[in-house]
Amino acid sequence: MDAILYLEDGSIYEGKGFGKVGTTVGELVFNTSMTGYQEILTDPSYAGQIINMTYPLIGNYGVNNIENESLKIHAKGFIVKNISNNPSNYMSDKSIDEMLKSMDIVGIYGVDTRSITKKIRNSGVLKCVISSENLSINEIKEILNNTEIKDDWMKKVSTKEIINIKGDGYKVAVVDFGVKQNIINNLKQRDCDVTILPYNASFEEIMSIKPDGVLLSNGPGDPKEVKDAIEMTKELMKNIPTLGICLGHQIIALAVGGNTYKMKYGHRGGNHGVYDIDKDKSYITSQNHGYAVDKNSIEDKDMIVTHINLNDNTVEGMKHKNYPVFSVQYHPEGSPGPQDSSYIFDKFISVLGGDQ
Ligand SMILES: NC(=O)CC[C@H](N)C(=O)O
Repeated sequence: MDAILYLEDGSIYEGKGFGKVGTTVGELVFNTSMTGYQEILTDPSYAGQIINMTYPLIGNYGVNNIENESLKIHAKGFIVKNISNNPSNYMSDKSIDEMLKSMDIVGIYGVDTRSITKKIRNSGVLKCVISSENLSINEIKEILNNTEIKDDWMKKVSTKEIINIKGDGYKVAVVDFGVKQNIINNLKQRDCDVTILPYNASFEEIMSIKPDGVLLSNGPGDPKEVKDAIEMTKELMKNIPTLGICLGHQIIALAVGGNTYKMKYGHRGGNHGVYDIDKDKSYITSQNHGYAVDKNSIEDKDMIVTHINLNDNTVEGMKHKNYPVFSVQYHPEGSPGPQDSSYIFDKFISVLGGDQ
């Protein structure tokens, strides 16, 4: 099945389709992870985006039923150099092609993913179309021009109802902007009683479950769009220990009056070096974000930068001077990628126990 990838700058890539037969539009981003395609695809933070994998072989160890980060693929499409149709792994239940088919996602392979990545690095993230429906370039252009890729992504991916997962330890409220399963797993592994609340939960709703602490989750889209959550976080921070991860970190920055901005092409991969200033140690981290916190905008707002990206010096973590509130831009839960930063969850637990 022939397929076309068409970029906003007019570039055309001809390849083969896999997954669902169809036409899809999204924001083109690249991910440098060598493994973890299943977790990347099911990470809700990719909602609305089309992911170009820089690693050239995807699907070689198959897809299983237990390592999804959410129930669905929220990304709009998937671009790879080669797919493997003969996966080999004792846990494998299906191929990557079968996964995309079963979750209604359009994919393209057999294209020069290295050249696509270079384009994004030069021009920044771009809008693009993948089509495996034999459309003409003019039809594809029209679809690109007439499709709005901005959407209420957090509303779409967040839980609609409150979910409680019993535990004997600290009571943690997770505000779900698109939470990854492995964040919940990390809290469960630490015996927490976890309550997952919708993205628009009010301060009163959160406090009514009497949590010991609150986790503001990762999620898709522009942090400035969740205005109610930013207002809610202003109250939250003054009253209860709070941990922000990725989008949650950006929301905390906005809640203290700081600023966020869109990066040229973001950080997405399993090998981003981060320096933890307090520990005087560097870590290899898993990342997936297109926005970042403006360093200058938070330093006079009672926030202290605690983590720095070793490639571009962007803010990777911060803490409040007076309140038990801290956050990281990267993914301490890994999945995919290294889990060396899971000490962030241990730190959260010790803050819930009264440490600052
Ligand atoms: N993983 C995330 O939480 C991503 C946060 C935000 N959507 C960004 O792209 O920067």
